Amino acid sequence: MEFLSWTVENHVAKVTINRPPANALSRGLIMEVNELMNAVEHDDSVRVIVLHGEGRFFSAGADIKEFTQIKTGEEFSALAASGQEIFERLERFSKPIIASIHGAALGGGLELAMSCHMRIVSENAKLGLPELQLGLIPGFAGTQRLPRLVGMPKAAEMLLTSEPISGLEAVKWGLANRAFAEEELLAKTMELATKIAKKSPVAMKAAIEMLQFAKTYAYNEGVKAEAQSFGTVFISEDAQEGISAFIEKREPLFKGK
Ligand SMILES: C/C=C/C(=O)SCCNC(=O)CCNC(=O)[C@H](O)C(C)(C)COP(=O)(O)OP(=O)(O)OC[C@H]1O[C@@H](n2cnc3c(N)ncnc32)[C@H](O)[C@@H]1OP(=O)(O)O
Repeated sequence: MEFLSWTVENHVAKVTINRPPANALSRGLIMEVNELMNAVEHDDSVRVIVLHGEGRFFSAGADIKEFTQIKTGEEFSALAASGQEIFERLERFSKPIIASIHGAALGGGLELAMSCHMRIVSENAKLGLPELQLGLIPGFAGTQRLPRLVGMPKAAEMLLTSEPISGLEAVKWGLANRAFAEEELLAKTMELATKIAKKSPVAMKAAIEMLQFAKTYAYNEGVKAEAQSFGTVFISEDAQEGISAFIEKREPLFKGK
């Protein structure tokens, strides 16, 4: 694999995302998340997975530069649907997955983290869904997972303002489990993962399966609608303006078209 690597210790696979400069989620990287699951699913030496990012960030989201290669709304809807499918597999995975988040988990980066079973964050990390800043909406189930974690009013605030919250706020809001100083984050996450890895793999698999029943029919319908809407919004002039503005490092000027 090109962007993911891992080591196993005490039944914990420590998986590193390494795609400089921002660990942006290209389609290739998302496919590797699927390959990672194929690789560890039947490996008895792995009982818990910790996902963390190399460099300054956990992940700054979908690769905005790659977006410019996609032309039609249907292609964007398909991109969203395939990302949703892989992230859904993560959430239903038979082994616990813990995201260890430093720097930033934004957009698709936060959607990836929200698909993990737990999130451990650095106190100063930035967590947010800033897609509206680009004239877009989230497309990897963020519109459905965020309100389930933080409630509707806070999810609306995060989406509509595009402002990230800190790791400390994320714990208060229910988006993250625990926060630590950045320098001890990974060690503390590994400590927690090692503790969890002592539990019965059979019982952990069953517990994760049972948690999925807390999802409703509306959730499944919601992600389908999200993928559809992701494609429609993407072909708007505002989306082209938002993406160009990010690449050109300027403020977007949205016209409502
Ligand atoms: C379905 C899913 C949809 C989505 O996920 S849409 C994407 C949502 N994510 C975002 O909108 C986040 C965009 N990025 C940022 O806001 C900022 O960046 C950061 C806060 C993460 C960091 O800011 P700073 O410390 O000032 O660094 P920097 O110069 O902006 O970024 C460093 C390099 O990383 C590239 N980069 C950052 N995020 C992305 C991205 N999401 N896709 C592609 N490239 C990205 C930049 O362009 C730049 O690169 P260079 O050094 O070559 O200028």
